[in-house]
Amino acid sequence: MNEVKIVIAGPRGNMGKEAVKLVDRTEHFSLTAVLDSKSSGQTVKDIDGLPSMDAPVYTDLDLCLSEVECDVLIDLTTPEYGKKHMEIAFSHGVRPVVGTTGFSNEDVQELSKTAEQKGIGAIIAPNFAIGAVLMMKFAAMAAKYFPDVEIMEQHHDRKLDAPSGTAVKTAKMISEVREAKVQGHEDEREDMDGARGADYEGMRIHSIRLPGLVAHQEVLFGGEGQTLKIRHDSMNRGSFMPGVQLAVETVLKIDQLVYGLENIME
Ligand SMILES: NC(=O)C1=CN([C@@H]2O[C@H](COP(=O)(O)OP(=O)(O)OC[C@H]3O[C@@H](n4cnc5c(N)ncnc54)[C@H](O)[C@@H]3O)[C@@H](O)[C@H]2O)C=CC1
Ligand SMILES: O=C(O)C1=N[C@H](C(=O)O)C[C@H](O)C1
Repeated sequence: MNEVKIVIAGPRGNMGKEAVKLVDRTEHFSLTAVLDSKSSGQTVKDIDGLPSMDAPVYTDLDLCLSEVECDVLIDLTTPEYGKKHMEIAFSHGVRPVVGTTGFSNEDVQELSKTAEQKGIGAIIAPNFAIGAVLMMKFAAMAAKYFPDVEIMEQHHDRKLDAPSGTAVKTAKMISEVREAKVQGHEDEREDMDGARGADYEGMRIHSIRLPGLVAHQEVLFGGEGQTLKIRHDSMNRGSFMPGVQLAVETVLKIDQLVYGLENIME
């Protein structure tokens, strides 16, 4: 494979740090710059915890993509910036691979339209962990037989968005196959706001935030006299990196936006 020139947005973050290390150890990847929210005028090796690499640090993505060569932008920032960064990448003909979560359905539709109009590949993956993608697929398979389902996601207590991108994607994949259903019964009430979780087309999503957690999700199904639980745990951020590598390699071969790693896994 030819050398892939990569810019990473969010290199000081939990995920950004792992992504910089992934690029550093992957022979056919090369880091041409990083986009940081803080300082500029440094190189990657000046940032604590990052490998000794000479790629420059920028704080303005538009300027960064005007000055350095870039095939793929990896965005691991915040819901506020992820969408803006994708739009800037498109305007430079750069292919975005985005792990940032918190996009609405409308955001994804809008970005799909832009990618299609420009004929540029893009990938938004709410979860890069292969096991998590399988968990979502298995949940969608089970929902055909068990339409009563609740999603319980658990994350570290620094997470910005709730429900998690994975929980929303799981609910979306389930809603595409399960019969329309509002769960619970008509006399059910919430004596405290939020007690029954968020409502996604009649399905409930519960978000737990605690120190000590990384990223975990359980999908619980109930039927007559039986329950089924499908669970995935990410114990560290290394769990996401094979999926990031697959997305970077695949985005070079497509000319539209793909939402979800399940659409590019063989
Ligand atoms: N798709 C996946 O598999 C995964 C996705 N995520 C998502 O990735 C995102 C990042 O997660 P973490 O690394 O845990 O968060 P984090 O808070 O550790 O890192 C985010 C970084 O982005 C930086 N940042 C914020 N605005 C920026 C901007 N405008 N330009 C450049 N950098 C900016 C912050 O300074 C921070 O260093 C979140 O949206 C999270 O939900 C996290 C883990 C896995
Ligand atoms: O913020 C995180 O940590 C994670 N975010 C993604 C999500 O919102 O689903 C993926 C994974 O769960 C970790």
